[in-house]
Amino acid sequence: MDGNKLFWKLGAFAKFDFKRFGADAERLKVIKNKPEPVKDISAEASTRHKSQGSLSCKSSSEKKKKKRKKKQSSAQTASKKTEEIRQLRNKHHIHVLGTDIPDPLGSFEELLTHYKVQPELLRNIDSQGYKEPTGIQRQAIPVMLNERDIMACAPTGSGKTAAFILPILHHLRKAENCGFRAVVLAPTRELARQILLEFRKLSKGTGLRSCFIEKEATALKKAKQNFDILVTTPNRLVYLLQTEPPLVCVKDVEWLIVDESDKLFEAGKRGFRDQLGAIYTACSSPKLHRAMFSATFAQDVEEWCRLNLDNVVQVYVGAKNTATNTVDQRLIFTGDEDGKLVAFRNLIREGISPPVLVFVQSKERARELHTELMYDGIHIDVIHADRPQEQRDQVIRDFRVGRTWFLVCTELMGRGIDFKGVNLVINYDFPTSAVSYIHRIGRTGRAGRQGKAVTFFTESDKINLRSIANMIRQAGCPVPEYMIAIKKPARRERCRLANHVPERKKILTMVPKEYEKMKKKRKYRLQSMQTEAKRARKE
Ligand SMILES: Nc1ncnc2c1ncn2[C@@H]1O[C@H](COP(=O)(O)OP(=O)(O)OP(=O)(O)O)[C@@H](O)[C@H]1O
Repeated sequence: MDGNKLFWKLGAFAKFDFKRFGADAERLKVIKNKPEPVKDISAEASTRHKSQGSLSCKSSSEKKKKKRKKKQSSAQTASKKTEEIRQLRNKHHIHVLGTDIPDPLGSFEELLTHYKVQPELLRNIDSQGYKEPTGIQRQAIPVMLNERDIMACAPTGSGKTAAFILPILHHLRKAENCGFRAVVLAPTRELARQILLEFRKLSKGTGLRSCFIEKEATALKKAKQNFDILVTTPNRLVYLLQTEPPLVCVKDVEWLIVDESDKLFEAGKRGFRDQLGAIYTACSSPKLHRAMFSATFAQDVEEWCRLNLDNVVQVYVGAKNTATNTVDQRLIFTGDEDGKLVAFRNLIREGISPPVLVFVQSKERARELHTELMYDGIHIDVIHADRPQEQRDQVIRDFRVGRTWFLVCTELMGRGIDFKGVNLVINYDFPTSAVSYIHRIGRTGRAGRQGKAVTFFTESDKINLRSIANMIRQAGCPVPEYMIAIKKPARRERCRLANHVPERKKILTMVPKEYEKMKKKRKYRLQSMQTEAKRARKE
């Protein structure tokens, strides 16, 4: 049997892939010529069919086909876009709730191309050194540019301030002499001033004017000057609204922003719930939009936002109510109160790089710790609500420029304050709640930088230890197992603890006589500083 016959017999039932093995087939003389290219029968049939059909039928079927194709391709692009948006949100850990949610920003340039914002805004963003929008900015800015109410929750130091400032500036566009059109509320005067500075930086060249009102006299003056944006604290605004006649008018306000909104919503002495109610009533414009921003949200505030804001969009970046993951966190057991001073001095001996923020639970303790450490030669200062305003401003300036290395502070500085270069936060007194912990340690590790936080705890802090230890573990820092295993206090007990600062032994190690002498000295020095300042003002 010759080769060819054998080949045919063996391959009788096999299908020969002429396309692939055409050259071999030719060599073995299985076929004479190269195999014909495979014809597209369906295409041929359709052309035959087309040529046979009438002209009108041809055009209508062609139209249908084109339409189908167009529909298919637009469905494909839509699903591709949805996928891209999903990926962008996933990449930046953005979660959204609500209907008709605008797409997140791919870059700041989209503000110009898509939303036609003033070029000055882009220039200001650039001059701030912001290259890419942060997660919260990507989603919150388009939501607000579409004039939607928003509730936004994103980690500390993630750029929430610019996320609400930029859409307001676009919305107001240019100065109009018709009074305030946007109001921003912050829990402390320090934070309000900081927000005002941010407004001024980002509104350069737009002509929009923003202000902070401190006293009645300035309120009267500023009311005449027709500012567009007011940044203030709820207490101050309510006071100005309740004077006869009211010193400020907010009936034309189109944007009401509540920064640190969970704090402002707190009921009771520490919160501002009643003041917020009065402010809402006073902002009576039908064009009013509201925005709530914070790094933490309690369930009741979320519920309130869902029920009371118009078609609200909820934006969450990262896991809800967790500490930022840019901070290396550590817990140190000091035994008792005396052990804290030893631990503090040990830390310094080991070597830490300033600036450092040191949190204590009360004004009294802030004063005591400052007095105790004043002579350690570590450039330490103190800030609390009892210090006169001018001094508070000076303390902040000194800390910002590096004249002060250690700043002892209370919860006053716990929220919102942006000291860019803080390297370390020391919780000298254990925070009373996980929320307070998140905000305190959020003063470091901001805008993508790394930071460190050390928290002292004593035997008496063990009841609160579990929740903070859990938070530290969630951020990926090591925590001993026994802390996680501590029994969770009942909900009622947790609420009580959150609003209650424990009694602690005085920090002072000086004998009372020495302390009194020093207090007198300090009082005298303060008085002479004040008279000097008065004299300088007169001159
Ligand atoms: N897109 C950006 N790129 C780089 N840095 C940014 C960007 N946006 C804001 N920042 C900077 O990030 C820092 C923190 O911003 P911001 O104070 O708004 O944080 P926050 O989210 O409000 O924090 P907190 O919850 O503590 O109030 C600021 O110094 C700000 O200048």
